[in-house]
Amino acid sequence: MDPILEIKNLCIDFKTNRGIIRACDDVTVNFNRGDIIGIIGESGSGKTTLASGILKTVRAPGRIASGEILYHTPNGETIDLLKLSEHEYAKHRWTNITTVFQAAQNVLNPTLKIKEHFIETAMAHDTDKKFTKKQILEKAAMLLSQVRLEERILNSYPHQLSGGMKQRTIIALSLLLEPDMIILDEPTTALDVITQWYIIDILRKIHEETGITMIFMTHDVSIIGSVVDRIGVMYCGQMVEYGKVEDVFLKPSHSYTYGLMNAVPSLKDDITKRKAIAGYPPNLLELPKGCRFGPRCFLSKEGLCQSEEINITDMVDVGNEQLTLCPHWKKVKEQCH
Ligand SMILES: Nc1ncnc2c1ncn2[C@@H]1O[C@H](COP(=O)(O)OP(=O)(O)OP(=O)(O)O)[C@@H](O)[C@H]1O
Repeated sequence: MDPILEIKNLCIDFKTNRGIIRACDDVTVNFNRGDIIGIIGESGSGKTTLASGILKTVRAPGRIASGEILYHTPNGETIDLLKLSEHEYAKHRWTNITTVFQAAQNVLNPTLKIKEHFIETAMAHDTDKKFTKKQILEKAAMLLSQVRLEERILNSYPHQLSGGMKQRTIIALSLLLEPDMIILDEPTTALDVITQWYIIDILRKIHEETGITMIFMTHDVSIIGSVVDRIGVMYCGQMVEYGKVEDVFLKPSHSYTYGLMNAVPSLKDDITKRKAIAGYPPNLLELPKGCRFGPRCFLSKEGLCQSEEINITDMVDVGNEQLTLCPHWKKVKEQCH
């Protein structure tokens, strides 16, 4: 185990007219250096909020209410990212921790050529003026070839590129300063399925070559299932399960994960065998007593989970580093045989 990030009891709130929404509720999880990690969950489950907590980009009406995010830097330091000032965090953004998100294509300035984006990004962080423009452009061309784009697009404007090309350009740009962690929040959602797979394949190759830690936030289990080492499952702001992908997919220990896995369509099997999870996630301002998934859970008819006393705040290790919030995980696992 070589953790790059240790997230401890992270709580992030949004103040709304109707009350305070806890969009990230007591999340505790460790991410290992060099892993590809997938965080999955339905819309509104808190994936983007968790990403913005790590990136320290939570803005009003949101605020980080409590918790720690310990980042182990490549040179052996341990830093609580939440204790850093905006200025101090800026030293790590791009150089150590970087991001690509769904609407990332809009971050390209329409009035600048692609090469100017690379030069500006490098110059902004190269305070010692170590690199010449020529060196930056050589590196940019190498990164563009990694994302399977030709060097000539350095002379293009963003509007001359397709959506998929823009997203690949952003990925290349995000790797410019050789970060050791990249957070990808729905990086392919706005793209067609073929382009999505193409970009996932590119990211897989980059990971193979660089060993960079990748954290994918997505609602699309089928897209990331084949690339990730570990999966975290979010529901109503909580991390309800975390473990190695094969365990979480094949032997889930939370009935929400079990439901998700049975709901995901596959090209290979009979679509009529897929079963949507009954009901909807609750409103975060009106959470049910006990387990938040209780009203939708196939075990709940046994009346096990609606008590306020039930411990659904601490994840338990069910073996093989698989963690779950469900105290009745053995019953969930029995369903998988
Ligand atoms: N700026 C905001 N103001 C108020 N509530 C917010 C804000 N941003 C997020 N939330 C609330 O926080 C909860 C989690 O949202 P978040 O965007 O993190 O979910 P998500 O899992 O990333 O969803 P999606 O896949 O749709 O992006 C939601 O209930 C959402 O309404």
